[in-house]
Amino acid sequence: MAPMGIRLSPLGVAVFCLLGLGVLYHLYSGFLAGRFSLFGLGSEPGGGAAGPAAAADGGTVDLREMLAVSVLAAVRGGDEVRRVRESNVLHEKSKGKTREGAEDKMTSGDVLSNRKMFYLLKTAFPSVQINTEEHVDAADQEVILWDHKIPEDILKEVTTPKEVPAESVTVWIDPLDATQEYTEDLRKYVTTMVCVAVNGKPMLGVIHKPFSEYTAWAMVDGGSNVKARSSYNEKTPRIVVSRSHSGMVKQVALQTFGNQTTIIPAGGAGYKVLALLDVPDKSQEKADLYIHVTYIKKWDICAGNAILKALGGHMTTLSGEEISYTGSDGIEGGLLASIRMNHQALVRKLPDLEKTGHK
Ligand SMILES: Nc1ncnc2c1ncn2[C@@H]1O[C@H](COP(=O)(O)O)[C@@H](OP(=O)(O)O)[C@H]1O
Ligand SMILES: [Mg+2]
Repeated sequence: MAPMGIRLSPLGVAVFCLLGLGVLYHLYSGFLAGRFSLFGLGSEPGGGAAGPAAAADGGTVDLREMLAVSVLAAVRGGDEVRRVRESNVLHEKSKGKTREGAEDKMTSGDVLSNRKMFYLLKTAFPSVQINTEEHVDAADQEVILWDHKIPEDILKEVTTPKEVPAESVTVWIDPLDATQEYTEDLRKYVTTMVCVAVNGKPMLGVIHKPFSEYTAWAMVDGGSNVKARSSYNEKTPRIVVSRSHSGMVKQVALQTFGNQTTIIPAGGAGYKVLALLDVPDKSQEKADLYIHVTYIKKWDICAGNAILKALGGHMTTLSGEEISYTGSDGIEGGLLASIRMNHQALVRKLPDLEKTGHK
């Protein structure tokens, strides 16, 4: 007998408890699902917060819209990069060391640009996988709405929408390329970049120079606002190479093309791809080839690879393999980028780095 004369049947208590547990489970799972779909649980390269796994319901995204948002993201990120540099308060930190022992630096410019770029793309395309160089702090999230306007220059070149399955898309963001040079106030080398790969193939790329406010974009089988130059020197090429992660690149270049070849050390993978193109920006040096021999990450090169591919050029490993922009974030085999040249003939000319010990 219970107090106050109420009799509790054991079966009634059990049913009541089960009902209670059911209600709690329902509420809690809905709450968790809501939170996790917002912030993402995926572990993706670079430690940035990934969105939810791409649309499991077979949804599609329009690559022309993705191009418009990518250009906007690169420009908005670039505004942050410029603002931080002009404030002279960079909050420079080291993320560790590269394999070769160089400092892997990060600044407020990287972090703030990353936040703008990531959330613009994530809000516009919540179902696609986004891989970014910097960590995105889920507690510091921002909803940045896109006004759904596609700029005239894009509409003129890319005349129809291009729908692809959302789950086939991987976006790569570099919120500040040439961070080392940014800390040295070598502004011309700095870019922000967005790349969209479909089934691992680079499809569209945006490279933006925040300090000269120049933006190059191109879409494979779509269009571009930038083109190749009319001629290139294949015999004694001017070769643009890294100034801060060079490894043995100078030896490799001279051994392959002879002492007449000019080596141009420069910062940033975005800057070095632009050096191969017809870019009106006055601060941009020009080169015939881009060679890199040390390890490099996909967010550094995907946008340049997409632009070169869209314009009929090539970016491969030094042994001529195409690079797949899904999965792991690193590239082991070096880089060779060319346009309007016989790329395979260049590959055959290069020494095997494993054998010569030039890696
Ligand atoms: N050996 C290496 N290990 C890691 N990152 C490398 C690298 N070589 C180049 N990179 C990255 O590739 C970009 C271009 O390098 P470089 O200016 O030397 O050509 C830079 O990106 P970030 O500035 O975005 O970090 C740089 O950090
Ligand atoms: Mg980079």
